[in-house]
Amino acid sequence: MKWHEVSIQTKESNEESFALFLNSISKGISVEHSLDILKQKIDDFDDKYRLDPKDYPESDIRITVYFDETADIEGRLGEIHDFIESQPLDEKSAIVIETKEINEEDWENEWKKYFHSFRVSEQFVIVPSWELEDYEFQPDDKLIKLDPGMAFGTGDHPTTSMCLKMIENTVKPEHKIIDVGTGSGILTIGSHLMGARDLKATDIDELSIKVARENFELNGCAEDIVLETGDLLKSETGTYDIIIANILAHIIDDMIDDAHDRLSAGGSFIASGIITEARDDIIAHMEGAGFSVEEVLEENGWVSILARKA
Ligand SMILES: C[S@@+](CC[C@H](N)C(=O)[O-])C[C@H]1O[C@@H](n2cnc3c(N)ncnc32)[C@H](O)[C@@H]1O
Repeated sequence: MKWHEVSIQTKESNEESFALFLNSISKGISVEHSLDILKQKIDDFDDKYRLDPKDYPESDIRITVYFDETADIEGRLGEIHDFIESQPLDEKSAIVIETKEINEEDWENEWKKYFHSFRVSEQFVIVPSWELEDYEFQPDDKLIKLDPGMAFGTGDHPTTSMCLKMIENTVKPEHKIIDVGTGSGILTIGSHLMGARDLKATDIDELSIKVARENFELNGCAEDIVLETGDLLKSETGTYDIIIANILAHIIDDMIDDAHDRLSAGGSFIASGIITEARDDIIAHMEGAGFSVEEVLEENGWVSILARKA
Protein backbone atom coordinates (compact mmCIF):
# COMPACT_ATOMS: atom_id res chain seq x y z
CA MET A 1 0.00 0.00 0.00
CA LYS A 2 1.21 3.51 -0.84
CA TRP A 3 0.56 6.64 1.20
CA HIS A 4 0.84 10.35 0.50
CA GLU A 5 2.91 11.94 3.23
CA VAL A 6 2.40 15.67 3.78
CA SER A 7 4.69 17.36 6.29
CA ILE A 8 4.51 20.91 7.54
CA GLN A 9 7.37 22.66 9.32
CA THR A 10 6.41 25.57 11.51
CA LYS A 11 6.68 27.29 14.92
CA GLU A 12 5.71 25.28 18.01
CA SER A 13 3.14 27.97 18.83
CA ASN A 14 1.16 26.90 15.74
CA GLU A 15 1.00 23.23 16.79
CA GLU A 16 -2.43 23.30 18.39
CA SER A 17 -4.16 25.04 15.46
CA PHE A 18 -2.56 22.70 12.92
CA ALA A 19 -3.25 19.61 15.05
CA LEU A 20 -6.94 20.44 15.30
CA PHE A 21 -7.29 21.17 11.61
CA LEU A 22 -5.21 18.24 10.35
CA ASN A 23 -6.98 15.79 12.65
CA SER A 24 -10.26 16.91 11.08
CA ILE A 25 -9.10 16.02 7.54
CA SER A 26 -6.97 12.92 8.24
CA LYS A 27 -6.90 9.87 10.46
CA GLY A 28 -4.10 11.16 12.62
CA ILE A 29 -0.96 13.21 12.82
CA SER A 30 2.55 12.85 14.14
CA VAL A 31 4.60 15.70 15.53
CA GLU A 32 8.38 15.77 15.57
CA HIS A 33 10.41 18.35 17.44
CA SER A 34 13.65 20.04 16.49
CA LEU A 35 16.87 19.00 18.20
CA ASP A 36 16.86 22.19 20.27
CA ILE A 37 13.40 21.48 21.63
CA LEU A 38 14.16 17.80 22.29
CA LYS A 39 17.26 18.74 24.23
CA GLN A 40 15.12 20.96 26.45
CA LYS A 41 12.48 18.28 26.96
CA ILE A 42 14.60 15.16 27.53
CA ASP A 43 17.37 15.00 30.12
CA ASP A 44 20.73 13.80 28.79
CA PHE A 45 19.33 13.62 25.24
CA ASP A 46 22.75 14.06 23.68
CA ASP A 47 24.25 11.14 25.58
CA LYS A 48 21.44 8.74 24.88
CA TYR A 49 20.90 9.11 21.18
CA ARG A 50 23.12 9.23 18.18
CA LEU A 51 22.27 12.57 16.67
CA ASP A 52 22.08 13.20 13.01
CA PRO A 53 20.72 16.73 12.54
CA LYS A 54 19.36 15.67 9.14
CA ASP A 55 16.82 13.47 10.92
CA TYR A 56 15.20 16.34 12.77
CA PRO A 57 13.09 19.29 11.59
CA GLU A 58 14.84 22.61 11.10
CA SER A 59 11.79 24.53 12.30
CA ASP A 60 10.48 24.02 15.86
CA ILE A 61 8.18 21.21 14.77
CA ARG A 62 7.29 19.08 11.79
CA ILE A 63 3.69 17.87 11.69
CA THR A 64 3.09 14.96 9.37
CA VAL A 65 -0.19 13.58 8.06
CA TYR A 66 -0.80 10.60 5.83
CA PHE A 67 -3.49 10.17 3.20
CA ASP A 68 -4.07 6.81 1.56
CA GLU A 69 -3.41 6.33 -2.13
CA THR A 70 -7.07 6.88 -3.07
CA ALA A 71 -7.21 10.38 -1.50
CA ASP A 72 -7.54 13.51 -3.63
CA ILE A 73 -4.13 14.82 -2.58
CA GLU A 74 -4.32 18.05 -4.61
CA GLY A 75 -7.64 18.84 -2.94
CA ARG A 76 -6.16 18.15 0.50
CA LEU A 77 -3.17 20.41 -0.20
CA GLY A 78 -5.60 23.12 -1.32
CA GLU A 79 -7.44 22.81 2.01
CA ILE A 80 -4.15 23.08 3.91
CA HIS A 81 -3.16 26.24 1.98
CA ASP A 82 -6.65 27.75 2.57
CA PHE A 83 -6.31 26.97 6.27
CA ILE A 84 -2.93 28.72 6.48
CA GLU A 85 -4.31 31.76 4.61
CA SER A 86 -7.33 32.09 6.87
CA GLN A 87 -5.74 31.56 10.31
CA PRO A 88 -3.80 33.95 12.56
CA LEU A 89 -0.66 31.76 12.61
CA ASP A 90 2.83 32.82 13.72
CA GLU A 91 5.52 33.36 11.05
CA LYS A 92 3.32 32.18 8.16
CA SER A 93 5.91 33.01 5.52
CA ALA A 94 8.35 30.54 7.12
CA ILE A 95 5.92 27.61 6.95
CA VAL A 96 7.32 24.85 4.71
CA ILE A 97 5.07 22.18 3.20
CA GLU A 98 6.57 19.05 1.65
CA THR A 99 4.90 16.02 0.10
CA LYS A 100 6.13 12.60 -0.87
CA GLU A 101 4.77 9.18 -1.74
CA ILE A 102 5.87 6.36 0.50
CA ASN A 103 5.37 2.63 0.88
CA GLU A 104 3.91 1.40 4.14
CA GLU A 105 7.08 -0.60 4.92
CA ASP A 106 9.31 2.47 4.45
CA TRP A 107 7.05 4.46 6.73
CA GLU A 108 7.64 2.08 9.61
CA ASN A 109 11.37 2.66 9.32
CA GLU A 110 10.97 6.44 9.07
CA TRP A 111 9.34 6.43 12.52
CA LYS A 112 12.31 4.82 14.16
CA LYS A 113 14.51 7.83 13.52
CA TYR A 114 12.42 10.12 15.67
CA PHE A 115 10.84 7.96 18.33
CA HIS A 116 12.99 7.25 21.40
CA SER A 117 12.53 5.95 24.94
CA PHE A 118 11.40 8.56 27.42
CA ARG A 119 9.88 8.88 30.90
CA VAL A 120 6.33 10.16 30.66
CA SER A 121 5.35 10.17 34.35
CA GLU A 122 6.73 9.06 37.70
CA GLN A 123 6.44 5.37 36.82
CA PHE A 124 5.61 5.08 33.12
CA VAL A 125 8.43 4.93 30.60
CA ILE A 126 7.71 4.58 26.89
CA VAL A 127 10.16 2.28 25.13
CA PRO A 128 9.95 1.68 21.38
CA SER A 129 10.30 -2.00 20.52
CA TRP A 130 13.65 -1.48 18.80
CA GLU A 131 15.20 0.13 21.92
CA LEU A 132 14.05 -2.49 24.43
CA GLU A 133 17.43 -4.16 24.73
CA ASP A 134 19.30 -0.92 25.33
CA TYR A 135 17.00 0.74 27.82
CA GLU A 136 18.37 0.84 31.37
CA PHE A 137 15.31 1.04 33.58
CA GLN A 138 14.85 1.64 37.31
CA PRO A 139 13.30 -1.05 39.54
CA ASP A 140 9.93 0.76 39.84
CA ASP A 141 9.62 1.70 36.17
CA LYS A 142 6.53 0.52 34.34
CA LEU A 143 7.56 0.00 30.72
CA ILE A 144 5.08 0.66 27.94
CA LYS A 145 6.60 -1.14 24.96
CA LEU A 146 5.41 0.52 21.82
CA ASP A 147 5.53 0.28 18.10
CA PRO A 148 3.05 2.98 17.15
CA GLY A 149 2.90 2.14 13.46
CA MET A 150 0.42 4.48 11.81
CA ALA A 151 -1.82 4.88 14.87
CA PHE A 152 -1.81 7.93 17.13
CA GLY A 153 -0.32 7.51 20.57
CA THR A 154 3.43 7.55 21.13
CA GLY A 155 3.05 9.21 24.52
CA ASP A 156 4.96 12.35 23.62
CA HIS A 157 1.80 14.31 22.88
CA PRO A 158 0.58 16.17 25.98
CA THR A 159 -2.96 14.82 25.57
CA THR A 160 -1.59 11.28 25.96
CA SER A 161 1.00 11.98 28.66
CA MET A 162 -1.54 13.83 30.84
CA CYS A 163 -3.87 10.80 30.58
CA LEU A 164 -1.03 8.51 31.63
CA LYS A 165 -0.37 10.70 34.68
CA MET A 166 -4.06 10.46 35.63
CA ILE A 167 -4.09 6.69 35.00
CA GLU A 168 -1.04 6.30 37.27
CA ASN A 169 -2.91 8.02 40.11
CA THR A 170 -6.39 6.62 39.53
CA VAL A 171 -6.36 3.05 38.19
CA LYS A 172 -6.54 0.20 40.73
CA PRO A 173 -6.38 -3.55 39.98
CA GLU A 174 -10.11 -4.05 40.73
CA HIS A 175 -11.25 -1.46 38.18
CA LYS A 176 -13.20 -2.30 35.03
CA ILE A 177 -12.03 0.10 32.34
CA ILE A 178 -12.85 1.14 28.76
CA ASP A 179 -10.40 3.14 26.62
CA VAL A 180 -12.39 4.82 23.84
CA GLY A 181 -10.25 5.80 20.83
CA THR A 182 -7.36 3.59 21.89
CA GLY A 183 -5.09 4.45 18.90
CA SER A 184 -1.80 2.64 19.54
CA GLY A 185 -3.34 1.12 22.70
CA ILE A 186 -1.00 3.10 24.96
CA LEU A 187 -3.56 4.08 27.63
CA THR A 188 -4.93 0.53 27.95
CA ILE A 189 -1.38 -0.80 28.31
CA GLY A 190 -0.78 1.81 31.03
CA SER A 191 -3.97 0.71 32.83
CA HIS A 192 -2.85 -2.94 32.60
CA LEU A 193 0.52 -2.00 34.11
CA MET A 194 -1.38 -0.49 37.08
CA GLY A 195 -2.86 -3.95 37.67
CA ALA A 196 -6.27 -3.65 35.96
CA ARG A 197 -7.30 -6.86 34.19
CA ASP A 198 -10.90 -6.14 33.12
CA LEU A 199 -10.13 -3.95 30.12
CA LYS A 200 -11.81 -2.97 26.88
CA ALA A 201 -10.24 -0.87 24.11
CA THR A 202 -12.16 0.47 21.11
CA ASP A 203 -11.45 2.66 18.10
CA ILE A 204 -13.43 3.75 15.08
CA ASP A 205 -10.36 3.21 12.87
CA GLU A 206 -9.49 -0.34 11.72
CA LEU A 207 -5.80 0.49 11.35
CA SER A 208 -5.63 1.56 15.00
CA ILE A 209 -7.25 -1.71 16.02
CA LYS A 210 -4.55 -3.62 14.14
CA VAL A 211 -1.73 -1.58 15.70
CA ALA A 212 -3.27 -1.78 19.20
CA ARG A 213 -3.53 -5.58 18.87
CA GLU A 214 0.17 -5.80 18.01
CA ASN A 215 1.10 -3.56 20.94
CA PHE A 216 -1.05 -5.56 23.38
CA GLU A 217 0.80 -8.68 22.25
CA LEU A 218 4.18 -6.92 22.56
CA ASN A 219 3.27 -6.01 26.17
CA GLY A 220 1.93 -9.48 27.02
CA CYS A 221 -1.50 -8.12 27.95
CA ALA A 222 -3.65 -9.11 24.94
CA GLU A 223 -5.44 -11.86 26.88
CA ASP A 224 -6.86 -9.39 29.41
CA ILE A 225 -8.20 -6.92 26.85
CA VAL A 226 -11.33 -6.99 24.70
CA LEU A 227 -10.41 -5.04 21.56
CA GLU A 228 -13.21 -3.95 19.24
CA THR A 229 -14.11 -1.45 16.56
CA GLY A 230 -16.56 1.01 18.09
CA ASP A 231 -18.01 4.50 17.80
CA LEU A 232 -17.67 6.22 21.18
CA LEU A 233 -19.95 4.53 23.76
CA LYS A 234 -22.88 4.17 21.38
CA SER A 235 -23.15 0.38 21.50
CA GLU A 236 -21.87 -0.09 25.06
CA THR A 237 -24.24 -1.70 27.53
CA GLY A 238 -21.81 -2.57 30.36
CA THR A 239 -20.93 -0.52 33.44
CA TYR A 240 -17.36 0.69 33.95
CA ASP A 241 -15.37 2.07 36.89
CA ILE A 242 -13.20 4.19 34.60
CA ILE A 243 -13.84 5.54 31.09
CA ILE A 244 -10.82 6.99 29.31
CA ALA A 245 -11.09 9.01 26.10
CA ASN A 246 -8.38 11.09 24.47
CA ILE A 247 -10.11 12.33 21.33
CA LEU A 248 -11.09 15.94 20.58
CA ALA A 249 -13.20 18.45 22.50
CA HIS A 250 -16.32 18.28 20.34
CA ILE A 251 -16.21 14.46 20.37
CA ILE A 252 -15.69 14.36 24.14
CA ASP A 253 -18.65 16.73 24.41
CA ASP A 254 -20.79 14.26 22.45
CA MET A 255 -20.02 11.41 24.86
CA ILE A 256 -20.36 13.11 28.28
CA ASP A 257 -23.94 11.97 28.92
CA ASP A 258 -23.27 8.42 27.73
CA ALA A 259 -20.11 8.32 29.89
CA HIS A 260 -22.19 9.28 32.92
CA ASP A 261 -24.74 6.53 32.11
CA ARG A 262 -22.06 3.87 31.64
CA LEU A 263 -20.09 4.61 34.85
CA SER A 264 -20.68 2.97 38.21
CA ALA A 265 -21.36 5.28 41.19
CA GLY A 266 -18.08 6.99 42.10
CA GLY A 267 -16.59 6.01 38.70
CA SER A 268 -14.11 8.24 36.87
CA PHE A 269 -14.11 9.80 33.42
CA ILE A 270 -10.62 10.71 32.16
CA ALA A 271 -11.22 13.01 29.18
CA SER A 272 -8.44 14.48 27.07
CA GLY A 273 -7.73 16.06 23.69
CA ILE A 274 -9.55 19.23 24.79
CA ILE A 275 -8.21 22.60 23.66
CA THR A 276 -7.98 25.27 26.35
CA GLU A 277 -10.71 27.34 24.68
CA ALA A 278 -13.19 24.46 25.09
CA ARG A 279 -12.29 23.68 28.72
CA ASP A 280 -14.99 25.74 30.46
CA ASP A 281 -17.80 24.50 28.20
CA ILE A 282 -16.75 20.88 28.70
CA ILE A 283 -16.55 21.33 32.49
CA ALA A 284 -19.99 23.00 32.53
CA HIS A 285 -21.45 20.12 30.50
CA MET A 286 -19.81 17.54 32.79
CA GLU A 287 -21.16 19.23 35.92
CA GLY A 288 -24.60 19.55 34.35
CA ALA A 289 -24.55 15.81 33.60
CA GLY A 290 -23.82 14.97 37.26
CA PHE A 291 -20.02 14.80 37.35
CA SER A 292 -17.78 16.57 39.84
CA VAL A 293 -14.51 17.70 38.32
CA GLU A 294 -11.62 16.46 40.47
CA GLU A 295 -8.51 17.38 38.49
CA VAL A 296 -7.67 19.51 35.47
CA LEU A 297 -4.21 19.25 33.88
CA GLU A 298 -3.07 21.71 31.21
CA GLU A 299 -0.06 21.62 28.91
CA ASN A 300 0.76 23.42 25.69
CA GLY A 301 -2.84 24.52 25.04
CA TRP A 302 -4.30 21.09 25.78
CA VAL A 303 -6.48 20.15 28.76
CA SER A 304 -7.21 16.80 30.42
CA ILE A 305 -10.03 16.45 32.92
CA LEU A 306 -10.64 13.82 35.60
CA ALA A 307 -14.34 13.89 36.53
CA ARG A 308 -16.10 11.65 39.05
CA LYS A 309 -19.70 10.46 38.94
CA ALA A 310 -21.37 11.36 42.23
C1 LIG B 1 -5.87 11.45 19.70
S1 LIG B 1 -5.98 9.75 19.31
C2 LIG B 1 -5.69 9.03 20.92
C3 LIG B 1 -4.92 7.74 20.89
C4 LIG B 1 -4.49 7.21 22.24
N1 LIG B 1 -5.65 6.86 23.05
C5 LIG B 1 -3.67 8.23 22.99
O1 LIG B 1 -4.09 8.72 24.03
O2 LIG B 1 -2.56 8.56 22.52
C6 LIG B 1 -7.73 9.60 19.10
C7 LIG B 1 -8.17 8.23 18.66
O3 LIG B 1 -9.60 8.24 18.68
C8 LIG B 1 -10.10 7.56 17.56
N2 LIG B 1 -11.47 8.05 17.33
C9 LIG B 1 -11.85 9.20 16.71
N3 LIG B 1 -13.21 9.30 16.69
C10 LIG B 1 -13.68 8.20 17.34
C11 LIG B 1 -15.00 7.72 17.65
N4 LIG B 1 -16.09 8.40 17.29
N5 LIG B 1 -15.11 6.54 18.33
C12 LIG B 1 -14.00 5.84 18.69
N6 LIG B 1 -12.73 6.24 18.40
C13 LIG B 1 -12.58 7.40 17.75
C14 LIG B 1 -9.10 7.86 16.46
O4 LIG B 1 -9.16 6.89 15.44
C15 LIG B 1 -7.78 7.86 17.23
O5 LIG B 1 -7.17 6.58 17.22
